[in-house]
Amino acid sequence: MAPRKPPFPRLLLDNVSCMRNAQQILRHCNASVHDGSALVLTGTNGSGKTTFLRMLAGFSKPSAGQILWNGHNITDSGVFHQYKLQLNWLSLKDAIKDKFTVLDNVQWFEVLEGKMGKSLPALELMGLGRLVNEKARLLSMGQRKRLQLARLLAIDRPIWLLDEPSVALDDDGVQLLEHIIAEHRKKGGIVIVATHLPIEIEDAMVLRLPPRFQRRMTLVDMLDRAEIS
Ligand SMILES: Nc1ncnc2c1ncn2[C@@H]1O[C@H](COP(=O)(O)OP(=O)(O)OP(=O)(O)O)[C@@H](O)[C@H]1O
Repeated sequence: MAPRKPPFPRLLLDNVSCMRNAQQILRHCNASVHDGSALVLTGTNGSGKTTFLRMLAGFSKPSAGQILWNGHNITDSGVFHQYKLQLNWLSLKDAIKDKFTVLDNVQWFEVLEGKMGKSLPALELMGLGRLVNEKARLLSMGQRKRLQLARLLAIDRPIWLLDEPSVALDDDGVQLLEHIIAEHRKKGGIVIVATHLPIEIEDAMVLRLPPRFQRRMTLVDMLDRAEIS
């Protein structure tokens, strides 16, 4: 019997590079991402983690190489139309409307998605149950992040692109984040995370982006060297 071929990756980055404002940010990135898997992007400030996520979200195009979804190039307009409906994007800009209630801030997105009934349970899971009728402007930074995460759950799309999702979360919030990531993956969802902070994600692939510029020598480095010689 012929050996069974591994399933085609849901997402494939094939030798992808990216320029922004005529500057080379990413070079020759490769990754295969299957249903239920997680990819963690790490690297120094400015190494291109957000750029990587933006490219996957279709905000920037690769300058070389290709990103394939189900084997189709996401930059083809017909493909992109379908592909973008798979994405859930969480960034440092939270797109929260301060004048809306906490519940409306989630339900609005859910209704746009043609779904209903998930906003309240999602907010409760994220520990915001008591605040659903408060105006969002009253939320703390960590609570705003929890609201963003409740949105991910209510919208419930398969590919999560998360830029620094644990920033401002307390320990309990980070555990909730880890929990919802694990549950999403159990359903076959994909999670791609850019982070500086440790987040426990089982069997995650880690892609460490190289620094774009060589690190300058700091005073501490100079003192270290002086001690050695
Ligand atoms: N709009 C833009 N035009 C040109 N260059 C940009 C633009 N936005 C970011 N860059 C540059 O791209 C590089 C990578 O930025 P990016 O935000 O992807 O890094 P990062 O790894 O996410 O950084 P951080 O850890 O600080 O969040 C940086 O050198 C930055 O100056």
